[in-house]
Amino acid sequence: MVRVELRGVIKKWDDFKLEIGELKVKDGEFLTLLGPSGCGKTTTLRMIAGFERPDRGEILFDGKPVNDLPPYERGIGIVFQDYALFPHMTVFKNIAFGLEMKRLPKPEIERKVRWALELVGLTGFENRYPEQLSGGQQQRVALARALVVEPEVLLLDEPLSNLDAKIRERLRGEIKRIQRELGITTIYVTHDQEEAMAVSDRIAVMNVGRVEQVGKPLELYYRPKTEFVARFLGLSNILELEAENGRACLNGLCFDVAGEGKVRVFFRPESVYIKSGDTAEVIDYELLPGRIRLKLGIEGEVILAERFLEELPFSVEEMPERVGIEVRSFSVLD
Ligand SMILES: Nc1ncnc2c1ncn2[C@@H]1O[C@H](COP(=O)(O)OP(=O)(O)OP(=O)(O)O)[C@@H](O)[C@H]1O
Repeated sequence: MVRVELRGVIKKWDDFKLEIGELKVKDGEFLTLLGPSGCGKTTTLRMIAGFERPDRGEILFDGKPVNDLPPYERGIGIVFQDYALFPHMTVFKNIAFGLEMKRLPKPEIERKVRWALELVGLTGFENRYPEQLSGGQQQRVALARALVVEPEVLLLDEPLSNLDAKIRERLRGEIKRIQRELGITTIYVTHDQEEAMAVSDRIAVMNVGRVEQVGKPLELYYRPKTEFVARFLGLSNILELEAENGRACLNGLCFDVAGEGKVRVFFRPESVYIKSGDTAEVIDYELLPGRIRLKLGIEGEVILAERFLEELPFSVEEMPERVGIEVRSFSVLD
């Protein structure tokens, strides 16, 4: 297990610049690089792996620079989106490959491969070929192959994006379980915010070559610092208000804020509670499984609210034209 750090890292392509002032991944931590397509997640991971060299800055494992080390000397295991298994080799051979390259004795290879197969739930599949496996099973083989060499850092680049939704959910749970069981420092790349929230200890949200914010999933979800982070992680209400004496109001809806003057108040639709009253107009609503999403209007601003149906003080059939609202938690954007 090691700690991974990026310091002052810069990588330029023709029309793209990646710049990471500082990023620290703790011992045994599961950190996810999350961001839209093209923001630089894969490039960051490839530099940590050693497939790409930074133009400037340092990558450190346990405080020691690894810039000059090739991938095979960094103690990493890596899993790609497209599995990258050898098609002409059995599952056993695929997993054993790295160990055979290291010329380990045969019984030891056998023992390690069995351990890895059990870890990923594929005991009994050792003689199959990749084409005889489902996508999810192939990705388990890729994971076993990455882990069998007992790496100190596990790197995963969108490992679930070629799989369908159900398998994706199951496998992400398994990846998390295995990561906890081994306590291995893990860096995971995805553009899927739900996946990132489900598996990560912390998430680094990236946007056009920069890390916008790093934090625990719920911290980022409920207390984003920027509009980009807020919107990337889910449905958002952002109100531009004028604060006076520490209070910013939109009609009867008031927020106690620290600043004065212009402020941007942020809250999630789930933080908006519905009461009887007349603060907001019900513009529209949409039923979701067990829940309702309301589009509310106050002085020309639209506010989204999301509640479980049983939390409404009225039935959907008797939806009033106006309701009262209470925002129970919010934050102020930078
Ligand atoms: N070898 C390369 N040569 C030139 N440009 C590159 C190279 N690799 C990446 N880029 C550019 O760097 C930018 C970031 O790419 P990167 O693959 O790191 O993003 P990403 O966030 O992982 O996106 P995606 O989710 O689509 O994979 C893109 O604009 C890409 O075109």
